[in-house]
Amino acid sequence: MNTNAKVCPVLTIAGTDPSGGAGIQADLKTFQERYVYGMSVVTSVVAQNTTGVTAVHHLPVTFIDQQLEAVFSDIVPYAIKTGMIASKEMMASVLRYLKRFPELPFVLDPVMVATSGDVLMEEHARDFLVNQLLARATVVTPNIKEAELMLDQTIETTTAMEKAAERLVDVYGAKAAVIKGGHLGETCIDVLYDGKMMTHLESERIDTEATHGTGCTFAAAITAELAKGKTILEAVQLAKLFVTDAIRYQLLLGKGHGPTNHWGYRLKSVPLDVQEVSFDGND
Ligand SMILES: Nc1ncnc2c1ncn2[C@@H]1O[C@H](COP(=O)(O)OP(=O)(O)OP(=O)(O)O)[C@@H](O)[C@H]1O
Ligand SMILES: Cc1ncc(COP(=O)(O)O)c(N)n1
Repeated sequence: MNTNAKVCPVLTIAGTDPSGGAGIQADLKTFQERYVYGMSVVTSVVAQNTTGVTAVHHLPVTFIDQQLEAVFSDIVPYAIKTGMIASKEMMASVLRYLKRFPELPFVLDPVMVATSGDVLMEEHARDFLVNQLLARATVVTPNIKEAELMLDQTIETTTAMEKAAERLVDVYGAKAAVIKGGHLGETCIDVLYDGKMMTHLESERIDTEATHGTGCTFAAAITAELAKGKTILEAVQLAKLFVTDAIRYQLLLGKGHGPTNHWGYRLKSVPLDVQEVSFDGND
């Protein structure tokens, strides 16, 4: 038996969630489920749970730099994801590494505000993200609110989502953009534009409050698939299936917006009554 299986190392650069639903914790769980080797550089330590954020501690930029150096000098990832990066100084530090490794797929999840409404990115950082980071992104994954803030426009229809995705690619230089429709309409349509083709990724809207970390999970799944060599379209399609199952098989944890279930896709083949039994210990 060959025990030296080839594995793809993947890096997330993001903030933390001690309650395990979003941020670095969600990314690492997703990486594990997608069979890649997860690594993480912490930008901010966030005291948060399913009900909201109570405190944020930003790490010094020099220390973020040291973490990046520790990773890149030893294990160069096959793909990189960024989530919460609060300031433009932190973004500049990350961009230096992205420029040193220009071929690495880079998924930019422009985390600005948590589901709870708490602000996770300083306003002055938004310009840097739009004018500097976007041009290096393989895929950028804003929700509608984030796309509105990035582009200074309102987005109320699927056609407006398409136009916004086009602007992120054609004007600001991202290779591809997915605008997530988790907060619009009766079905959840995400719009992907890769500079040539517009693709709609549609799923039923699952009636649930448990959406803490959906965006992180979706972007982390895209990153894992790009690391494995999938095309942008394939990676986004797989990530959409993965996040839909993570939302469908909700965990019923916490007092607010509960976390997604990162092993949800595995439960497809498990009869529902068995799933209920396995969840009895949660409350
Ligand atoms: N209720 C739902 N039912 C089905 N799919 C959903 C639902 N809510 C969100 N999604 C899907 O989850 C993914 C993440 O979308 P969403 O718009 O929630 O991102 P987000 O707002 O960045 O997430 P986050 O809650 O982490 O900030 C998208 O593919 C979206 O279509
Ligand atoms: C560190 C960190 N990164 C991202 C999110 C967004 O996730 P959500 O909007 O689901 O709260 C978060 N809450 N915390």
